[in-house]
Amino acid sequence: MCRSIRRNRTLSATMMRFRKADPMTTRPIRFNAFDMSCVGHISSGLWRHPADQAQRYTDISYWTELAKLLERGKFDGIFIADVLGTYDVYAGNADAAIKHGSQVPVTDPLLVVSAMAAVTEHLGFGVTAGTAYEHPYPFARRLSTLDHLTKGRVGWNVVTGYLPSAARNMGHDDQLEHDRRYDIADEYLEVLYKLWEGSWEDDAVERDRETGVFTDPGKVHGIEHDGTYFKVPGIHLVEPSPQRSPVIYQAGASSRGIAFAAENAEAIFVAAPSKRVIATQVKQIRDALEAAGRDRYAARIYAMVTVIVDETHEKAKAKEAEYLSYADDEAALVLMSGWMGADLSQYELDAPIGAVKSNAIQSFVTSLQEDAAAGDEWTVRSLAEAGKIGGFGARIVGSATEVADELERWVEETDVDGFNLAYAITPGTFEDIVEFVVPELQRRGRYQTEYAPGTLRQKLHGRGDRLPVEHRGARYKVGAKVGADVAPE
Ligand SMILES: Cc1cc2nc3c(=O)[nH]c(=O)nc-3n(C[C@H](O)[C@H](O)[C@H](O)COP(=O)(O)O)c2cc1C
Repeated sequence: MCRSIRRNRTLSATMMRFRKADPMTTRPIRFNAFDMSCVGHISSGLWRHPADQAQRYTDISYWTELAKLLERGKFDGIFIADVLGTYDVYAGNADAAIKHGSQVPVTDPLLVVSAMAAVTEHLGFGVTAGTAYEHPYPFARRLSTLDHLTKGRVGWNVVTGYLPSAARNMGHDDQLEHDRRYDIADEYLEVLYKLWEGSWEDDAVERDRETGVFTDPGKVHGIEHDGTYFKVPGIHLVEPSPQRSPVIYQAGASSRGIAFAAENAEAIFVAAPSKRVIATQVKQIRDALEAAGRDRYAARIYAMVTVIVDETHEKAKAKEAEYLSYADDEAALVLMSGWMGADLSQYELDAPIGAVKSNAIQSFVTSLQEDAAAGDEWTVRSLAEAGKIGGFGARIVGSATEVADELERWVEETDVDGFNLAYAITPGTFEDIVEFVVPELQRRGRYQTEYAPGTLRQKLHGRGDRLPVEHRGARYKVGAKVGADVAPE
């Protein structure tokens, strides 16, 4: 295993001393849970662990129980990943993915949200959906529906896709080139903002039994969108929901991805194996937010990590070893190959990853190459080893004190707002975090003890339910000049 991985993934007792953070970095630490409606999310092979309940992903009670647990732990939200294809880059076919349950079978992430909303009051929902294969018009309606049903707790993780198999099953020869996918996403969001922000005036719905006017037609506007990829003349089908636009989440960190995030994102997921790479990404993102006329902290940034915690350091290490005994190298390489867009079955196990040119997740490949430049070369073997629990995020293992120390160090050294917590086993990993880590951070005054009231957007940013004026989507608000370069007053 390469040095940076060993350095960042396990915590020796001597590293555990808590360094006092300066006031800049004493803001609360935020938690988000990372899940997917499948058995093999990013901890490969662990569905075989006797305590793992990922196989209940088709059972609605799995989701409602998880939602209640996360709300008890005062998590900001649950982020449900999604892909619309199989991981068939490894060995050139999907056999290994299908055999190991690597993100297939996978069910629709949106449909479980209303059930989770019914049993919670505060938890947010970041649901993944891509911009490549579904027309924005019906998608706008589904998200507005969820925003109503959740009372304003829905967020949308905007993804541009990275699996060629998804493109093929939607009738294309291959997926489009990386940056072009973001160009389409730009227009996709323009259509959505017009529908969500610009179609219905706030007081359009009168519900007047006397006059018989349910809605004033003069206050509902067709969006007249006629662009390069989409044509949508009509009105949005849903009356304004609590947030109108859902909270926009994003997780791409290539330079094109960051440019997209700077204009649109209100919460961002970053992932890399080392604090050093995350710190670089976070600085680039915050600089880009400012360059787009927004506050450096206008997007909450969550780093993906997997926490394995127990009463003592020794117990946590034993738990990690026991989890690892169920992990599967080949299943890890199936996922890695999909993320990199490179078939890792073709490499010698100890071959360095080197200069892969990726049309998949570019920021993943870049972060591996940055590690290599810093002297920590990645090989196929070390990738499988590191990635089989928690994918390409860091793994933090220790007692509650040790984990809390390390999370504080992460915030201090990288300027993230919090963590996107992946699981080794579910819901066991989340139960451990709620039992051990949350109370420890609360004791230190670093974690919320009560939720703020209001919608997800208000909880995350404290600036109201709707998009703030400097956000790109606000240009399309009713009354603003649609498509104008300047934000309305
Ligand atoms: C933590 C994290 C989670 C992601 N989850 C998904 C997902 O569920 N579905 C998906 O299609 N892409 C997902 N992605 C991929 C990105 O959203 C994005 O499309 C990809 O990173 C390509 O962007 P980039 O090349 O700009 O980094 C994820 C990326 C990260 C870092």
